[in-house]
Amino acid sequence: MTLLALSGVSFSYGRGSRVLQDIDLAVEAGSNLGIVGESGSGKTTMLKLLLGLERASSGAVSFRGERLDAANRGFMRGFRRSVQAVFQDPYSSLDPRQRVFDIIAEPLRSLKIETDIAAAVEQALRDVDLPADAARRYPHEFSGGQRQRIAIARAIVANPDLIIADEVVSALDLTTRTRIIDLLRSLSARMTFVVVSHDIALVALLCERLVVLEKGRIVEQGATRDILARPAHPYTRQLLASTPRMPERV
Ligand SMILES: Nc1ncnc2c1ncn2[C@@H]1O[C@H](COP(=O)(O)OP(=O)(O)OP(=O)(O)O)[C@@H](O)[C@H]1O
Repeated sequence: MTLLALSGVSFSYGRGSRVLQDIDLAVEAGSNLGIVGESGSGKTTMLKLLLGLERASSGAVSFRGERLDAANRGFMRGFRRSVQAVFQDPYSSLDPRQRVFDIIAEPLRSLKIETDIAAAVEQALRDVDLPADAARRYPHEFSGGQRQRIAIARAIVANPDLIIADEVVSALDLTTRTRIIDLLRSLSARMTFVVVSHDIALVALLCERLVVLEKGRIVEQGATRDILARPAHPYTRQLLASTPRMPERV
């Protein structure tokens, strides 16, 4: 089943030049999708379109076959519940004045999800391997990797179908990076991920399918194993050649 799709999407910021051009892609439930490309290729912009934070200049963004429509509140509420995000920097993406409990509970409250909030937060902490007493503490009391776990707990607390992760491990050291990747892999059994990164090797560890973006255009997309074994586009070969090897598993 197709969760999210971009069909013939182009995008410019204001009157600027095209940042994305003729993008067609589909996120299928149960199949993680990696979006890779160099800095400036348009990955973050694509992510904003997928999250409904920017509107396509032309073409359509649809969720479960229905076009995203900011005016349709009921539909957008369902969309927000189903599609959550984790951002790159675990230092700036968590409000330092809020306790971890309130940070993780935020989607449940803002989406007015009727559930036992304390139980849901406790479960989300367990899911990301943080102790229950983390709920009482503040973000500054945690390491970068632990903060990223808090951000992941917030993203999964409402049981979304899809999580869009933007460079989630690039701010972390190699060992922590491997642990977070393992966590995301285990969560993939329950939900689908879109992983945006400049690091094709990282994306390959998590995603069955890959989209390669160069200067706002998709130059290659398909099964990750096929693309890694036989990269068809020179840009993909260049990305592969410039990617540092992943650390040995710890
Ligand atoms: N708010 C904005 N206003 C105008 N131009 C923007 C804005 N945000 C991004 N751009 C431009 O859009 C293009 C794509 O940027 P984008 O951030 O999507 O790329 P990226 O692949 O995510 O890069 P990075 O890996 O460095 O984050 C770049 O040329 C950038 O300068």
